[in-house]
Amino acid sequence: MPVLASARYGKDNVRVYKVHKDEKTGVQSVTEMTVCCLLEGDIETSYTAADNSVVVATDSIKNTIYIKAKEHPVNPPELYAAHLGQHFISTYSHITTAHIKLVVHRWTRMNIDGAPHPHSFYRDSEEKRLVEATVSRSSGISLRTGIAGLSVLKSTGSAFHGFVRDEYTTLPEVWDRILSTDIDCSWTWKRFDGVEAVEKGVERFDLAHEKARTILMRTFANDYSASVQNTMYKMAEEILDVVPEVDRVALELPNKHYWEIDLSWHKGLKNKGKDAEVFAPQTNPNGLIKCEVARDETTVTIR
Ligand SMILES: O=c1[nH]c(=O)c2[nH]c(=O)[nH]c2[nH]1
Repeated sequence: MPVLASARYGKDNVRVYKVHKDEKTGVQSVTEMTVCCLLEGDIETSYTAADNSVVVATDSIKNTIYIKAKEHPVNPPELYAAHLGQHFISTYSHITTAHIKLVVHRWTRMNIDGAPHPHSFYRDSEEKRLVEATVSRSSGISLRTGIAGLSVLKSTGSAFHGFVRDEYTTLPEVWDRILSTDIDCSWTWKRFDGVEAVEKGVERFDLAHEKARTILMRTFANDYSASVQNTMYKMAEEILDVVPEVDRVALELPNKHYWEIDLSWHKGLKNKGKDAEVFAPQTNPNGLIKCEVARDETTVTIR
C-alpha cells in the first residue's frame, strides 16, 4: 500500500513591502521581500482522507505573513522569519515545523545633489539577500542566510591550467583569463533554541552579511585565481574564520565564459592570446562549480 512519505504546504511568492517612517526626521526606509511559508505536521489526513480540519488555509498563511510584518520588525529578515515561523508552531498544536524562505530585494537610497534622499530609492542590482528558517517544535530554529546574484567580473588575475588532458580535451591552458560569475553564497548558523536566542544579539545577522559580502568581493578581486574551485574555497574559509557563529558556508558559482574571437581574417587583425581585446560573452553553456565548507563535524546550539 502506498504511504505519504512527506508532505508540506503553504503559500509561495507572497510579495511584501514595509515602510518605516521616522516622524522626527521625516526619513523613510523601505523593505521589499518575497516570502514562501510551508507548514509540516500532522496533516496526513488532508491528503489521504479528504480531512480539511487539519488544514490552515494557504490564504490564512498569506494573511499571517502580512500581519506578522506589521507586528514585528522585518529587519533583519532573519528575525522576521523566526517570528513568522514561531507563530505557526505556537498557534497550531498539530503543526510541528514551519519552513520560511525570504528573498529581500534591493532598494538603495538615492543620493540627490550629494545628499541621501529621505524617501527615494533605486534598484542598483539584482543582488538578493536570502533567508531560510526552519522553525521546529522539537529542534528549535535553524537559519541559513546568504547572498544571491552578486554579479562580478575580473578582466585579468585568473588562470586555469594543469587540468586533465585526454582525447576529450580541446580547452587550452591559460595563465591569464577573464573570470566572471554570479555569486550565490549562503551560511548556516549554529542552531538557535528559540526566537529569544535569535533576538539576542540580533545585530549579528547584518554584520555577517556585510562581512561575507566584503570577503566575497575582496577575495574575488585579490586572489590570483588558479580555478573557480580554489577561489571559492578561500572565500568560504575566510567567512568561517570571521563569523564564528556560522558552521557551514555553501557557494555556487557559474563560470560565465568569454570566448576569444579570431579576427585575423580582417586585415590580419591580432585579437588572440595577449592581443585579445574584443571577446564574445556567452550565455550558455556555463560551468557550474559548487561547494560547502564546514567548520567541523560538531553542532552547537545558541541559547
Ligand atoms: O575554474 C575553472 N574550473 C573548471 O573546472 C573549469 N573547467 C573549464 O572548462 N574551465 C574551468 N575553470
